[in-house]
Amino acid sequence: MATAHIAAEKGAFAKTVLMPGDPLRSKFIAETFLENPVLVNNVRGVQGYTGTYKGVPVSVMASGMGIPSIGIYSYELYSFFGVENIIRIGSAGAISDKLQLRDIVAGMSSHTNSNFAAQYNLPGTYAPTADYTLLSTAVESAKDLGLDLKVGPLLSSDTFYDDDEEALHKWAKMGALAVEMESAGLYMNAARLGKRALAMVTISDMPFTGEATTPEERQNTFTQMMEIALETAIRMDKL
Ligand SMILES: O=P(O)(O)O[C@H]1O[C@H](CO)[C@@H](O)[C@H]1O
Ligand SMILES: O=c1cc[nH]c(=O)[nH]1
Repeated sequence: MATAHIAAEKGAFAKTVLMPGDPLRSKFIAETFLENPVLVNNVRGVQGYTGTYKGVPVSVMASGMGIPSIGIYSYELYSFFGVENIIRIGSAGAISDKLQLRDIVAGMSSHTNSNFAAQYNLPGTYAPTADYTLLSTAVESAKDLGLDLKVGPLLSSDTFYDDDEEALHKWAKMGALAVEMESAGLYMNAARLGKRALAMVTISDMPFTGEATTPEERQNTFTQMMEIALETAIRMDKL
């Protein structure tokens, strides 16, 4: 079957999809961690693979960058391909001065400057939130793997280059830990469709100091976050 953006068989995706922004990070995960990975979608080069991890079916597919893009892919996976859980595995800039390069953060909630929630015509302000079961399973998985996973609010921004040089400092005052560009849209789609979502990120750069990892490192080396997400996926399969 084909939707506007995914051409795959109806049962082509596993119950849980890991979702990096970068299609090449998706390919890296499939080739590095999945047993017998099969390319199930390649529309627009947004590579989606399904294989197994420790014998359990798991998929990985890229979201592209920004809320409009993850909004499309998560909506189609949840609505038309029977996907129950999406775990974003992204990169992010540190806002909190307690974070360092390569720290891993799970987004308990997601502040945003996006207007995505306007479509729901709510009589108030929506608070995009991670699924508790996915979040607590990721926390347990990290602990069992001996990895440090920090938990707190993310900022999901529509702008990578923002004209307001103070914007990130203002969000820091409100406790945001790190800035990325997709989690709020993912959390809203999951809530509206009765599905589960979690966004995890690895700190790829420090916007206040200029320290940064390379694009190659972002593509191929955020393996601890990938392992936490994969372990979470196989534990969620039993629920
Ligand atoms: O590395 P990914 O997962 O794409 O995530 C971050 O990187 C991109 C910006 O460089 C945005 O998509 C942002 O959310
Ligand atoms: O969205 C993002 C991702 C990485 N670093 C940033 O500063 N912003």
